[in-house]
Amino acid sequence: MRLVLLQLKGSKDKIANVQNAVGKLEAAVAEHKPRLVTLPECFNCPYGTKYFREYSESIPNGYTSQQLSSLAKKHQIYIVGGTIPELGENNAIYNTCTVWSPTGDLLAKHRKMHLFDIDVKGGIRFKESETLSAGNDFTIINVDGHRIGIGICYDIRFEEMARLYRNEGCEMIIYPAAFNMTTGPLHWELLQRSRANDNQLYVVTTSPARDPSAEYVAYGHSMIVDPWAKVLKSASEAEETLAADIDFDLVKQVRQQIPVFSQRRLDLYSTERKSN
Ligand SMILES: O=C(O)CCC(=O)C(=O)O
Repeated sequence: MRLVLLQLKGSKDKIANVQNAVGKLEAAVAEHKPRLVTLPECFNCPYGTKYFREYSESIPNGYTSQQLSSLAKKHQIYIVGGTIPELGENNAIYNTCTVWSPTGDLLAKHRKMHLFDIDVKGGIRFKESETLSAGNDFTIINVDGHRIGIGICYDIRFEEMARLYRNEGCEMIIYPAAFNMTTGPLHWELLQRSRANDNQLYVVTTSPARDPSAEYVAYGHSMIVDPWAKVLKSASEAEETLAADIDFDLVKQVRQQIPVFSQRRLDLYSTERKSN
């Protein structure tokens, strides 16, 4: 499966952000002929709680959804459409990833389950729960027979979620994400390699490009980590397109060669889903 990651620059102009994504996607399709394309977290909106309501759209009828749907259909590809602020039921706002099928249909939407509320002294304070609500559903898609779990940014810190996806047959987890200049250098690669190593699957992150003049400065460095926990591809901090061929046989190989999943002491402990 050929995978393309679009690490995109953002601005305060929503239409320009979406059109930048459209242009970069068209160029990547022409050059790489991907089966699956991923976009960054909050690619149509500045990342900040004060912006989410103003930029929010309903799904699948909003402008951004419609653009992604027609691109998926035109090129007969899957698009994991980063995230956008979603205007949901009861006026609630979610940080939501849409997934589009090659027919242009909305295959799934994942609402960020763990809201990014942190306060690192001398580093960064952020409180998504000031304006966002949390999603309550896990999201697994099927691309050409391969199960892929979806998480969003802070979701990557919760290893139970990744374990659950692995337990339910996933071979890859995709996280649209926007780490920052405090936690990015410390944890970005570490978390991806940890989730990949723990669960013996591919981990894919797609970040916005870094804009040092933005209120929230994204770390960049979108990445593909393989099931051996090796970094297969990594972007710089600038706007960039990454392409790679994904070999799902590697998942089988590492699971056979280091069979931790059959060696786990499930008689003593477990990680289980409590809802759908
Ligand atoms: O976990 C982190 O350090 C960053 C998370 C984040 O930026 C987000 O959830 O949007």
